[in-house]
Amino acid sequence: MHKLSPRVLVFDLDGTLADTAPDLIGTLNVILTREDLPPLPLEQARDLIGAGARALLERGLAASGRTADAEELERLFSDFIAHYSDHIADMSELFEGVEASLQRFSEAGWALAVCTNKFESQSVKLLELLGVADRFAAICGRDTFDVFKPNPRHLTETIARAGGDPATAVMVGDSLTDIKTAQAAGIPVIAVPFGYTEVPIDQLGPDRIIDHFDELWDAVASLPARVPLPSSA
Ligand SMILES: O=C(O)COP(=O)(O)O
Ligand SMILES: [Mg+2]
Repeated sequence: MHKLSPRVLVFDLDGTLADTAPDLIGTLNVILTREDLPPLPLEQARDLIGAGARALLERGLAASGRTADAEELERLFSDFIAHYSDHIADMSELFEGVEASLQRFSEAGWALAVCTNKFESQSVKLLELLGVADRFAAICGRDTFDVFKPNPRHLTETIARAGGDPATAVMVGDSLTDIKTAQAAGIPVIAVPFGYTEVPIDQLGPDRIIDHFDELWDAVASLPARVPLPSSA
């Protein structure tokens, strides 16, 4: 008998579920200060987030006019990860309305998942400290599979791990990376404008934009119904 799989709602983490910029940029600034570079202001540096910690470090060094060879970058990156792991939830917090929204979708039978370019272990740790890790059927980071966002397989494999089907899944994200990933996977994407993006999110072509998590339920309900493609299996 065919078992109906749950619909999966997949969230990006940094800038979507949680405002993690203070701890990420705080760590970046510790590294910059150790290198005798001035710290970057949070408002300027928050949009450097979104492509993973290594990219954040590289972008932060570039913004400070500092070049680093591969070996030096490795050393700074391991310092970054060590410091960030110890301070991952010092100031980071869930955006308003996240918990109630997760609860509402869970109660309605949705499976929830996270697809993030953070490392998996750091994502799990952060979500545990924020008290919501148990809500998710799958938490998949940049090192969970052999590919990561914007490769669409990061998203489709996350959905599979959560027991769902891409044909009925929905993605929620804050950046161009999320929108590109979802579109390449043929999955509708709802964007939040309060995350980390250099280009305003309404210029990136998401299917819907919500200003607050209270609007997520109606936004998902308003997406056009999709006709699943016949499975080749
Ligand atoms: O930490 C990052 O730079 C990216 O993380 P995200 O994919 O959850 O936005
Ligand atoms: Mg993000």
